[in-house]
Amino acid sequence: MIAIDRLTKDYGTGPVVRDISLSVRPGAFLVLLGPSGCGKSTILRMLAGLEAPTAGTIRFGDRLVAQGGALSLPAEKRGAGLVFQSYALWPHMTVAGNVDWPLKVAGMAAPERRRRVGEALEMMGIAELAGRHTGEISGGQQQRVALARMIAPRPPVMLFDEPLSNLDAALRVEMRHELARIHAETGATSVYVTHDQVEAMTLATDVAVLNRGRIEQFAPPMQLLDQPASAFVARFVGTPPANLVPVRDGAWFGRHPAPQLAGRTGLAMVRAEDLRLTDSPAPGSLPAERIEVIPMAGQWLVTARVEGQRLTAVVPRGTALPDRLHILLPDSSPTIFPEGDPHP
Ligand SMILES: Nc1ncnc2c1ncn2[C@@H]1O[C@H](COP(=O)(O)OP(=O)(O)OP(=O)(O)O)[C@@H](O)[C@H]1O
Repeated sequence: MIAIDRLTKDYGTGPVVRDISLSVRPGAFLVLLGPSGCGKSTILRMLAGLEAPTAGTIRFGDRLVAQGGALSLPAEKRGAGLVFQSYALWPHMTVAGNVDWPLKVAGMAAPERRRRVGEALEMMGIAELAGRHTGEISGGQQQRVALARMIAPRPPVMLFDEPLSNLDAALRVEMRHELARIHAETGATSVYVTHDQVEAMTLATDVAVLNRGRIEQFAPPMQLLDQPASAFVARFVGTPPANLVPVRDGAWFGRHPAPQLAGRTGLAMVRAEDLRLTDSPAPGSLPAERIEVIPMAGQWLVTARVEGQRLTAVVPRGTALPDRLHILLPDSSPTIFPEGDPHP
């Protein structure tokens, strides 16, 4: 349904989106995930028709909507609904007026508009706010209005740019569920920009992890967790993310040789649940200093400093945790990623 081919964007100071290709099926929920500045909003803006690509193409189904240097279908002709971090509501209009506006602009007849507005407000659970001005309602309610306004024209494509980042933690969870429901009920192909891996893991059918304008990995959420393609991805996903422990010449931290590391150098992926902590030295253990302990779902999330690096471990509640600890790295052969950036 959405196919991006060799997409590049350069504002004149070097490419910020570099030669990206991916495609998702109709009804997919694609999440563009990555740190600030990696280019995810720029990709979304090109999908929306708010920016033109420097090179490459975007197709919605069999419609070519953008082609670098040549064609760009205007935003309003793409059939894409948009919701931003700032809700961009019109404060002088009522809630119903805001939701109605795009339908009116599209020239829809009044009875159909009334039905669509009622339906969208109902779907977002804010029918009772219809007559209120948007300046008089809470942030969470405003976000619901923005979503209702996007849904009302029934767009086949929905685009979201960090829509939950202005909400408090509890509302974020609630709205995340609402977004999943809207997606399921509308069936619209969705593209969602976030730097929050939990949102990506819970909402996405497909995730593109972006790093400095490039795709590090494009995969379903579970595959990112189970088989991260790079150290960058391993560091970015998971709660907590996996540890990346330096290995040099077959030794942890270049100082503690272990048979399973024989001849290897790089960054070993060690999951928090695979580390063990003891209060006294054991064969193969490394000395560690306890930094922080967070209770988590009946277990403890422990951060400890080992050889100058912070490692996180999930251990059973009740594990003895003196200031000076000993840490046991797993004795199975770990995934080892090359150190450094493959695209400097
Ligand atoms: N209009 C513009 N002109 C010049 N450079 C821009 C423009 N818009 C974005 N950039 C640059 O492009 C890069 C990618 O920006 P973009 O907003 O796409 O990143 P992002 O991953 O969405 O980050 P954030 O999460 O902080 O919004 C940044 O370095 C940014 O400074």
